[in-house]
Amino acid sequence: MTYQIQTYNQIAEAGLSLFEDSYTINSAESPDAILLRSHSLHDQAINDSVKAIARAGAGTNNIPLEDCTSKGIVVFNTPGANANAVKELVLSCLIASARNLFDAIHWTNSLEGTANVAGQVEANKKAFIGHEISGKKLGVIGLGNIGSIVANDALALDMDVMAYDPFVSVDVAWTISRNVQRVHNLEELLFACDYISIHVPLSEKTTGFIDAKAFRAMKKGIHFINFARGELVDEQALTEALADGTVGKYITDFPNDHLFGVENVVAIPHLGASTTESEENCAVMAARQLKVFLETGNIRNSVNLPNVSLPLTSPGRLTIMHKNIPNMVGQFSTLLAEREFNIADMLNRSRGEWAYTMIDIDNKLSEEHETDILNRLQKIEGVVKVRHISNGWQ
Ligand SMILES: NC(=O)c1ccc[n+]([C@@H]2O[C@H](COP(=O)([O-])OP(=O)(O)OC[C@H]3O[C@@H](n4cnc5c(N)ncnc54)[C@H](O)[C@@H]3O)[C@@H](O)[C@H]2O)c1
Ligand SMILES: O=C(O)[C@H](O)COP(=O)(O)O
Repeated sequence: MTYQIQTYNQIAEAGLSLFEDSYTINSAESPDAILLRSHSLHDQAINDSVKAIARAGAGTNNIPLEDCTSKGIVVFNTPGANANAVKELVLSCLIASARNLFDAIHWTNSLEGTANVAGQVEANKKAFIGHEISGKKLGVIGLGNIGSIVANDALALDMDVMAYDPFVSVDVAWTISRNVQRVHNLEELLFACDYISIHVPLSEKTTGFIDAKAFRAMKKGIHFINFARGELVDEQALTEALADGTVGKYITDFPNDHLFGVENVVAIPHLGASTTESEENCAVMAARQLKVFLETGNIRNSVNLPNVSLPLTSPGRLTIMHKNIPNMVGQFSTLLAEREFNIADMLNRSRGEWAYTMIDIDNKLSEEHETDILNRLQKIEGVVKVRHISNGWQ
């Protein structure tokens, strides 16, 4: 079996090199899978041949998830693979903004070509007196892979840490220090904190999450750090909060036209995950997940389907993505039994409105049988994608 992968953005070689000879990269018009980072697929037709999309990174807002799901495309991301890179940059921005480093460096650079630089520096450095973060209160919104380690490490820097995440996962909750004060009401955090860092995914529900009401609840002069997504913040409200001094500094990884020239905005060119280590982690994890899915049908770290894992030991496997409605598995097994296929193993899992079934069969399928069985399964109402994976070593 050969597979074709289409990539977008710069994907680290450490990941690409995992695709052996049975894979071709960027040379086919009918790719089996897409591997990408921030490239947006929203305004682009996705070929019917695509069975999976892997986002080498965390945010999947660049992928039309609902569309993909209804076409039977499994979408993956790489949870946690770039979290450390983002955390380190958040903490450095926290300190840099507390110490006025951005403005101070900008001013120092402006002295080029003027007389007595050393004298000017000593005379004017008082304009950049900063604060220490030790003893100040940091509010972390979103306690996932990034927020949780930002919170823990800010404690290690002697900050008081408050956090808000009504949906925190049990796995992550186990890793969070009990000294992180969890609040159930966002306003409580906004009201109390000197610094805020936001780490929630962008979705329809979180667009404009930090709005005028949220800014009104904040302490005067707060430093607000956004390494999550620009659209989480209502830009009009932000501009007003910067103008009236509610926000003392807005540090964002997501510059746009409107933010140019706005005082007290520090714009970073989306560098949160841009370290060699993080790019490799993400590419390796995404490539592995794609390979496992294409070669066995097993699913790890999908954002639209459940995790499934079943060792592939029989001659062939049928994978079926379908609506999560009654009697689907019954119809599949009846159809197979009618054609005298014996089921060796089977697994069915659902996630919300969708489900995924893997059926291992004892029979090796001829091309003719394969086409027939796939067509018949595909015709069952509620089925969106069917594949047959023949077991290479059987
Ligand atoms: N700047 C960068 O380069 C960069 C890198 C990685 C991730 N990101 C962004 O950061 C986001 C978070 O990344 P992550 O790896 O921590 O993701 P994650 O999925 O591990 O964590 C997200 C957390 O947000 C929480 N959450 C969701 N809705 C919320 C709400 N309304 N209020 C409070 N909490 C809420 C979830 O419960 C979860 O714990 C990503 O979705 C992505 O947009 C940016
Ligand atoms: O969501 C993410 O993982 C980040 O925004 C990183 O995006 P990038 O891979 O394009 O740097």
